[in-house]
Amino acid sequence: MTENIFQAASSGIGQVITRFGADVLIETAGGELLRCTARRKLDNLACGDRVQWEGQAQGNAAVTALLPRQNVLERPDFRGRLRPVAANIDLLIVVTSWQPAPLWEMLDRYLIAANRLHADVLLVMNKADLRSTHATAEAEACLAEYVQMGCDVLHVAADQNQGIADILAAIRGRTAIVVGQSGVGKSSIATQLLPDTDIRVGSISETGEGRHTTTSAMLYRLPTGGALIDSPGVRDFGLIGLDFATLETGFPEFRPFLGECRFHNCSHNHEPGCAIKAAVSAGKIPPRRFARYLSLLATV
Ligand SMILES: Nc1nc2c(ncn2[C@@H]2O[C@H](COP(=O)(O)OP(=O)(O)OP(=O)(O)O)[C@@H](O)[C@H]2O)c(=O)[nH]1
Ligand SMILES: [Zn+2]
Repeated sequence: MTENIFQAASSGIGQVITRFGADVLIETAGGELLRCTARRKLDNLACGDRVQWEGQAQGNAAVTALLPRQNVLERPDFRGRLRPVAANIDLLIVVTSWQPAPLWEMLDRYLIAANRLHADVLLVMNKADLRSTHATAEAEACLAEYVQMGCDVLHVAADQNQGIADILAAIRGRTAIVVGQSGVGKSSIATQLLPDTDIRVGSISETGEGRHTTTSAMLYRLPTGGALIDSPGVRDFGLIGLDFATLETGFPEFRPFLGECRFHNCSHNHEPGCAIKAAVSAGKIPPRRFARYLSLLATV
């Protein structure tokens, strides 16, 4: 049942499923959906947040505390202020395709963002049916470099329900989001991952809100295990405010060589005695990745 039937004295831990303006819908530890008001100082709750809730004497429930976040994805609102959108994300599913062609620099930005969130990355190459006709030799070489780096890659055709089970298996036990450039098939993949979405939204409407029409992010439990946090605002999340430290540490293949440059503040660009450039020359760092590092460096 999804009605707010509980003892006034009851309380517990829950997770934010979605927001309704100032209110939040939480799932209690017992698996029940509960609409809660939030104290004013808790106006920054995000989908995925773990919280403490308490039943109130009036018969409704309130979120009384935000438990520590593992990470939080933020976006600027219409006033340009950063607002939390989703929290406690374990896995970034970065979708790209053969048509439109992959924007590798965008993928690198997602890898940097994942590193900053301490989240894992799954690269999904969608539209596998177009690979033989649309994949250029250059694109195949770029992809091979990610595989060489140890990046997890899945080839999927969302339109043909091909590879979706592999994505579900990768999500199992984790909370994931789907991100990527426009037109690559993110909503096609989300639809395949969440065939029962209407049922879920219907069950939420039983709590008396009517249909869930906000664009707020929503957490969906997957029957195969794990969860997907999804909304248009989550899907097109990108990296903003890139600084040098975030950039440098966002290239995991640089790690064995960091600290070995002649200058401690080496930007791995024009400096002599650069260990990163030496590693590129020695074939230990993929040259295309390094070229894109330099172009990202010009933006920090
Ligand atoms: N050939 C082919 N087309 C696909 C596949 N998956 C999705 N598409 C098509 O690609 C187009 C874009 O798919 P969407 O799911 O809307 O892509 P999106 O990433 O959500 O796009 P935005 O909303 O612009 O960000 C649609 O016309 C889909 O039918 C696939 O596996 N193969
Ligand atoms: Zn250097």
